[in-house]
Amino acid sequence: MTNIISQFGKIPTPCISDAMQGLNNMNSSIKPLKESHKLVGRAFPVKMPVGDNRVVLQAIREAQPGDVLVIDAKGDTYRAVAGDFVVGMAQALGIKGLIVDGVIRDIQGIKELDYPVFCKGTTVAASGKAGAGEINVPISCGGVTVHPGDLIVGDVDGVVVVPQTKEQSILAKAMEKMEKDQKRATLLSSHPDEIRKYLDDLLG
Ligand SMILES: O=C([O-])CC(=O)C(=O)O
Repeated sequence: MTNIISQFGKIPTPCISDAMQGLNNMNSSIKPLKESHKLVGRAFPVKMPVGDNRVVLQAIREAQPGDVLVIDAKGDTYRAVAGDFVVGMAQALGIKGLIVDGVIRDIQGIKELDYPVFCKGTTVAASGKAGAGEINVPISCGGVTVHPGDLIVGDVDGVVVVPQTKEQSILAKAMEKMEKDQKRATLLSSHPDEIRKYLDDLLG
């Protein structure tokens, strides 16, 4: 288990995307707060009513260390799914990071935590805490279905969701693509004639 997670952690998201024909990527509006952040782990999905984050607190209490909270906030950009205190609790309890189809606040404080949060942006307004929502159920986040236990990989290029049932075959394809990319990249330091020949062979 840990092994497959660390193996996916070495592969750039574009290669994983290619291994799934580009079909399981979240919307590109969901970005890491810090470009250097890479996030890999098993999804703990959260379905949140617009503007009410009580269920996020429940998820932080229930999730296992190493899980990634994936929060369907319906794309709302007005009320924050979390601020630095809520994010700090997730970090302190060993949750690996947050993926949010919505916005957060207290950005400075969250950046100081140096903790991976992927979201659509920032706001100043807090959410209510009345209740409702669901945890550990299939959700839609950023246009992709996420089941509990699916593998989530996020980096500066975006977020991909690897269905748990297909992770071994997707890992093999993604590694193959990465090796192909690495080999292909050596062409860039060769003579321009070689590059032209490559293009001629490709384009006919
Ligand atoms: O309490 C909240 O919902 C948001 C917040 O301000 C924090 O996490 O610091």
